[in-house]
Formats: sequence, structure tokens, C-alpha cells
Amino acid sequence: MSETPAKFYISYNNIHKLCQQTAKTILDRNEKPDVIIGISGGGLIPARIIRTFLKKKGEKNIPIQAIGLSLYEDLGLDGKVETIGKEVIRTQWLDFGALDKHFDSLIGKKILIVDEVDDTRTTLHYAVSELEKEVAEQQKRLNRQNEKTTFTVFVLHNKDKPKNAALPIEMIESGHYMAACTVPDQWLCYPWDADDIDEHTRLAKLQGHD
Ligand SMILES: O=P(O)(O)OC[C@H]1O[C@H](OP(=O)(O)OP(=O)(O)O)[C@H](O)[C@@H]1O
Repeated sequence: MSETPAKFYISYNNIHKLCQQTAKTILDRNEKPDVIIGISGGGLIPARIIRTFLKKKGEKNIPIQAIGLSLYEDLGLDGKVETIGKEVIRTQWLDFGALDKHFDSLIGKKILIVDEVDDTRTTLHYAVSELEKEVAEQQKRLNRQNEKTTFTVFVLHNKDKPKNAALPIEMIESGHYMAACTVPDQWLCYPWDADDIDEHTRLAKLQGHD
């Protein structure tokens, strides 16, 4: 009989502080992003919180864009072998329509991609590779290859486990992959899923994640 996996409770306070700490590291490196891209749904709350701490007094808010990515179980047949994997479905993508004129693309920008958890890395791999591909195509089309675009990934939690997909090696080596916490491969309980937020917060405090 398999054991019930241990649950790891995380409070809103804890999330707030993780965003604040990460923002400080980003600002200390002088790498304030030009745009934040939250991966919907779990990336939206940390994206909004970190924006507060990335904003300097008197400056404009950093725009937040949302992209919708969902994982679904693919139970298809690959040749004759049955495969069980996870596929990413794109439900929403960037829209610069209502932004300033200079925000016509991501070319030359510092971009912060935010999600709550890096589990198998499938979603982040998809987001980074699709965004990089899009920028490269636009640069070619507009003849703007000399502009440097920087992608940084921020997650609250990285599960310490073998990943199904990779992020660019230079992103990891240059410190542009930022996980506020690396945690064991446990069941992470985020506060937005709690039926009883008081009990949830109590458990998070007991575990020291408050
Ligand atoms: O590292 P991975 O294995 O790709 O898993 C991480 C993704 O899984 C969750 O998304 P989900 O599709 O469950 O939707 P949600 O964000 O709307 O909860 C989470 O928000 C991440 O985006």
C-alpha cells in the first residue's frame, strides 16, 4: 500500500516574503525587468506581488502580461508503444495592444517569467522556448538582431526531482533561473486552493512556511 505523500503548506505571508526577497536580489543585480510574464493561473499571484517590490519610487509600474499554459495528460499511442506524458496547451498568449508604443515586442527587453512551481519543468521549458523562438523570428523579420533580450525565470518552489525538460544552460549558469525555495518532491499546498484558509495558515506556520 502506498503512503499518502507528505503535504507542504505554504501561507500567503510566506509567498509575499519569497517574492520580496527575490525582487531584492534582482534589483541588487540591477536587472529590473521591463515586463513580467505570469503563467496563468498559479503564476499570477506571485507575478503581482513581485511587481510591488520591483517598482522603485516614482517609477511606472512594470507591465504584467499573462500567458495561459495548461498541462494535460496525453494518453496517446506513439507508434505501437503507448505513451503517457504531459502536453502543454496554450490557452492565452501575449497581447501588447494596449501598451506603450515602444512595447511592440519583447526584442531588447528584460523579461521576468513567473510561475508558482517548477515540477517536471515541462511548462517552463515550453514558455521559455516559445518566447525565445518568437523573439528570434521577430528580430530576423525586423532586422534587429543586435538587440539583447534577457529572460529570467522566477518560481516560488522548485521541486528537487528529475525533470522532463530543460531550460537553456546559459540561463541557469548566469543565475537567470531563480527559485526562491528548492523543496523535496512533496505535495505543495498553496493558499489559493485552501477551503479553510485559517487552518491552512496554521499548518503552514507549524511547518515554518509563514
Ligand atoms: O513543471 P510542470 O510539471 O510543467 O508543472 C508546473 C505547472 O503546473 C501547474 O499548472 P497547471 O496546468 O496545473 O495549472 P494552474 O497553474 O492553472 O493551476 C503550475 O501552475 C505550473 O504552471
